[in-house]
Amino acid sequence: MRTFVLRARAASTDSQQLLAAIGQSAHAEILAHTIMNCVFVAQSHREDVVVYLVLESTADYSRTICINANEVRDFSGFHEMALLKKVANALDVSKGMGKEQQRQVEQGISVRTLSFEKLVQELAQDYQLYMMDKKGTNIREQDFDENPCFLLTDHIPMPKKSFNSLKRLGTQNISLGPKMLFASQCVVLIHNELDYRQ
Ligand SMILES: C[S@@+](CC[C@H](N)C(=O)[O-])C[C@H]1O[C@@H](n2cnc3c(N)ncnc32)[C@H](O)[C@@H]1O
Repeated sequence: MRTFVLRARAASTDSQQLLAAIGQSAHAEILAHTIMNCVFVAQSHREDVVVYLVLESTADYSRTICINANEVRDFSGFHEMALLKKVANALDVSKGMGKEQQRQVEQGISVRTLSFEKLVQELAQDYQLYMMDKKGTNIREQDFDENPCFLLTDHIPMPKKSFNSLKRLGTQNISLGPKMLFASQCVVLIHNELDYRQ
């Protein structure tokens, strides 16, 4: 299973604020572009892909939205607004949830009030974690097993203390070359590299 985690530090957990942030400084469109490139290929969608979006601009708890491409019945299109409406709907469903609770939003989509730190601790039990980092090991020189999990951020860098906890979880740093890319562009290159190896 290819798994992607987007830590969206600027993304609001309020659905209306999130939708209003398309093209604004919080760049909500990053979430839509990342879902698009994780899940879709031309005329189809990928199988065996799971995407976690962790939205951290919040008045209470971070929201971790999980999208399992094998299980989602209908994405209602792949344009920005269609994809962000899925995210907004998950946020609405999560209203009033206490800490570390979970709700099913629709088939293949669930939402939890779970922090990034807790999520990666969980994922590290079943997946090798890879932090996407321009200064890491060239992806072309890296071996991957069946269950890679790639960690990405929005335009706000990962806080320093997260690097230490990720290191303790055995996270490896992987580079996609010398240019600083968008998270969604990283996803395309990761898929492409793994597609060649299948
Ligand atoms: C727009 S970048 C984040 C930029 C952020 N201001 C920073 O300094 O980390 C979005 C994500 O893509 C990853 N990324 C961008 N270019 C990369 C590259 N050449 N190799 C590996 N990861 C890359 C970053 O590590 C980050 O997770």
